[in-house]
Amino acid sequence: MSLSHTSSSPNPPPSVPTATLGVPRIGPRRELKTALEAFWSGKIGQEALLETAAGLRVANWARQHAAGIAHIPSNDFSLYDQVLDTAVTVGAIPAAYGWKGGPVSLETYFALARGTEGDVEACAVHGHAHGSTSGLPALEMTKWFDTNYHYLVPEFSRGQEFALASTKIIDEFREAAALGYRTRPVLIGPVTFLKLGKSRDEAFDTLSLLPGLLPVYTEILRRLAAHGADWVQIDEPVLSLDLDDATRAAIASAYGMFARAVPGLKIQLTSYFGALGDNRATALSLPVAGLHLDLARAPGQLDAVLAEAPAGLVLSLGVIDGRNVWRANLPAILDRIEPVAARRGTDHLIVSASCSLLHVPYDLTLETGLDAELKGWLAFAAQKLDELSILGRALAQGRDAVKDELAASAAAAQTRAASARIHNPAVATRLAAVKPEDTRRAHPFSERREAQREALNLPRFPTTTIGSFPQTSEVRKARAAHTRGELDNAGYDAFLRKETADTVRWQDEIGLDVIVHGEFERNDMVQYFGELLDGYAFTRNGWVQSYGSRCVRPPVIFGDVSRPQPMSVEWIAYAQSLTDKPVKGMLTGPVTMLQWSFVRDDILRADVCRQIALALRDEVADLEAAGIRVIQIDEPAIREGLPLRKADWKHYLDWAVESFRLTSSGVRDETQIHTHMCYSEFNDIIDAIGAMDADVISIETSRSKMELLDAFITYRYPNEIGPGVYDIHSPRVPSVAEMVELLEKACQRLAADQIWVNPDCGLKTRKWEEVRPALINLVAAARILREEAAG
Ligand SMILES: Nc1nc2c(c(=O)[nH]1)N[C@@H](CNc1ccc(C(=O)N[C@@H](CCC(=O)N[C@@H](CCC(=O)N[C@@H](CCC(=O)O)C(=O)O)C(=O)O)C(=O)O)cc1)CN2
Ligand code: MET
Ligand SMILES: [Zn+2]
Repeated sequence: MSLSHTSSSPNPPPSVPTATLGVPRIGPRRELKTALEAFWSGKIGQEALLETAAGLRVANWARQHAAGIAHIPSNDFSLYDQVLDTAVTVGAIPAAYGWKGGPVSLETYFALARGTEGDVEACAVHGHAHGSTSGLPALEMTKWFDTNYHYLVPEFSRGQEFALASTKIIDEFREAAALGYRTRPVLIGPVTFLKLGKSRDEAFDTLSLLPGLLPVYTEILRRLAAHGADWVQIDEPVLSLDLDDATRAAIASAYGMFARAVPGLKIQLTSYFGALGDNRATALSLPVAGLHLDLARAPGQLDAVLAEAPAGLVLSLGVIDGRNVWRANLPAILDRIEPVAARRGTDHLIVSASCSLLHVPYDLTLETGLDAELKGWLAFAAQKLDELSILGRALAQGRDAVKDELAASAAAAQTRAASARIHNPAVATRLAAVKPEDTRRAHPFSERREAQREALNLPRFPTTTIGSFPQTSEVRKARAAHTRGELDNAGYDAFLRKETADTVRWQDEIGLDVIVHGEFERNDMVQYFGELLDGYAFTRNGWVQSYGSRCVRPPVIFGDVSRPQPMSVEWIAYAQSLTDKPVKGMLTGPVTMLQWSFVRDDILRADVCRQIALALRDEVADLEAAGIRVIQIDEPAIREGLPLRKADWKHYLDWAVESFRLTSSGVRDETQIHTHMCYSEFNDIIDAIGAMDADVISIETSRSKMELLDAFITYRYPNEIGPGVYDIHSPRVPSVAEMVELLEKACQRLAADQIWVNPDCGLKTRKWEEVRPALINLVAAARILREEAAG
C-alpha cells in the first residue's frame, strides 16, 4: 500500500490528532443528486453513477487530508443512506425484494430505498406479489435521532439470519488506501443498528438478534484489519438515549466480543447528539481504544468522564459543532480542553467534530450572496476542518503558534455578540406582552366543529391534499431563471399564476373537497418563509441532505424574527378566487421553522420559536381577513425536535405546543385550523398533539399500514384526523382498493365523521403522471367509503 500522501510532508507541524466522524457526501454542487436522478430516469448508466460517486469520495478525502485531518473517515459515503448500507452489508434484506444471496445489486438497493413501480397483488403481509420485484413498497423512512436527515428503517423478522452481503466498507477502505489515504472506516454499531430497526412480528425484540449479527461484524473488522486498518470508528448514538439494562448489557457483550475477536484493531466508539448520562459507566467499561464525546451538545459531561475514564482510553473531544453553522470561538474551546491535555497528555486525545458533518453545508466560500459581516460569523464543513486543525496545532504547540487564527476567531465571536443587527426591541416588547388567552381558541373543539360544519358544508370523508403539487422542472427552471434575472417579475408571476390556476381547476374537476394552491411559488416550505422574514438569512449553496437525492437549504436565524409584510395571502386569495370550494391557506408552523433552520445560539430556542409564532400569528389573521376559511399550519418537525432524553420532554413540548397555539388561536370558531405531521412515531407526543388542539390533523400512515394511527386511538383523539392513504415517497400509484382497505382499517378504530382522506404528505417530489391517477383513485376511495357509511 502506498502512503504517498501521509508521507509527502516530511515535517508536518506537530498537532494533536484531529478527526471528523463523517463529511457531507451529496457534493458541493449536489453532484450526487444529479447523478442519482439521472440514473433513476435512465439518462445515465450504472458506471457513470459510480464514477461520480467515486469522484466525490476522492474529493472529500483530499480536502480533509489537505486540512491536516489525521483520522479521515471512509464508508461515510453512501449512495442513499448509511443505515440502508448497513442493512445491505449484513444481509438484512426482506425476502420480498428477491435477493438470493451474493452481492446486492444496485437494483435491489434502490428497490429497498424507493420501492418499485408496477401493480401490487394482494399479499397479506406486505401487499406485494411474491416472486416478482414489481410493485414493491420502499422500506419505511424516519428521522435520524433529532435531525432532519431521514434513514431507512431496517426490517427484521423472527429467525432473521445475517451474512456479509456487501463489501462496501472494505472496498472503500481499499479505494482510499490505493490513493494513499489510510482512513478510519465508519460503521453503525450493532446495537444502534438493531435498535433502529423494526420487526413485522409482534412483540419481537430486535435486540434478540444480536448473537446472530455479531459474527458478521467481527468478520468485517477482521477483514479491515487484514487490509491494514488500525482504527475503526463504530457509531453507537443510542448511547445518548435512555437505555434499559438489557441494552447496556448488549453493548458490553458486543464490544467484549470485538476485543476478543480482533484484539489488534483499535475501536473508536462514538456517542453523539447528547450526553452519555446514565450510560457513562457502561461506555467507560468497554474494552475499546477510544471514546468520542459530543461536547457541542453536551459540554457538561466532560468533567464526569475525565474523573472516571481509564488512563489508557483515547478521548475524542467533539468540540466543533457538527449540527450548526456558527463559527467556533476557538480560544473559549481551548480554555476547556487545554486542562484535559495537561491532565491526560496529548497522546491520548483526539480533537473532533461533535458528530458527522453530514448535517451542515459544504463550503462557506461558495456563498456569494451573504454580506461580509454575517459570513464572518459562519463556518460550514470546509471551515470546520480548518477550525479542527487550528485546535490541534494550538494544543500541541501552544496558542502562540496559531495566534492570528485564534484572534480572528475571538473577534468574530465578539462582533456577533455585540452586533445591533441581532436585536429588535419591538419583538421583545411584543413577546413580553403575550397573555395566556392569546394561546387559546375562544371555544372548545366541540363548539367549533358545529360552526365549521355549517360554514364549510363538507361531505363525510372529506378529501384534501397536504399542499404542494409537483415541482416540475419547468417550475424549477422558471424560478432559477427568475433568480438569475433572465425572467422578470411579471413573467415569473404570470407563470406561477398559470400553474396555480391549472392546479386549482384540476382539483375542482376531479372532486377534491378542500383545495390547495399547490405551493409553486415556494422553493421549500421553510426556506420560502425564511426569505420573507426579518432575522433570517439564506444561502445559495448551503445544501444539506435530507434523504436520498433530496436536499434542503436550511435558512440561518441570526437575529430577532419579525414579519415585515404578509407572505402568503396574495397567492392563497388568488387561488380562492378561482373556486367556490374552500381553499386551504398553507403555512409552516413555528416549531418546524425553528427545527429546520440553523438557529442562533445566543438566546433560548424556545424564545426564537415564540418570536416566529408571533410573526405567523399575524399571517393567520391576514389570511382569515382575506376570506380564507381553512388554514393549515404544518408541524412535521415537532416530533423530531423532541429531546433524546425523556427527562427533557415536558419542557420542550410545553413551549412547542404553546408556540403552535400562539400561531393558531387568534381566529374565529368557524375558521378551521389544520396541522400536518409526517415521519413521526406519535406515541411519545400524543398528549402534546391533543394539546395543540388543531381542528384537523393529517398524518403519514400509509407505509406503516395505519400502525401509526394507534397512538391516536389509544388516546381517543377527539378532533378530526386524516390518516395518509397514499405513500408519496414512492412513484407507485396506489389503487382504489388499497386505499379503501386502509380507510376501512381506520374506520374500525375511529368515528367515521372524524376521518379525512388525504395523502401522507405533499406531492412536490412526485410527477404529474403519478399524482393524477393517484388522486383520482383517492377521490374514488372516499366515495366508496361514503356509500358504505350511508348504506
Ligand atoms: N426544509 C425541509 N425539510 C424537510 C422537508 C421539506 O419539505 N423541507 N420535507 C421532509 C423531507 N422531504 C423533502 C422532500 C423534498 C425535498 C426537495 O425536493 N428538495 C429539493 C430542493 C428544494 C429547493 O430548494 N428547490 C429550489 C431549488 C431548485 C433547484 O435545484 N434549482 C436548480 C436549477 C433549476 C433546475 O434546472 O432544476 C439549481 O438551483 O441548480 C427551487 O425549487 O427553487 C431537491 O432536493 O431538489 C427536500 C426534502 C422533511 N424535511
Ligand atoms: N405543505 C407541505 C407540502 O405539502 C407539507 C410538507 S411536510 C414535510 O409539501
Ligand atoms: Zn409532510
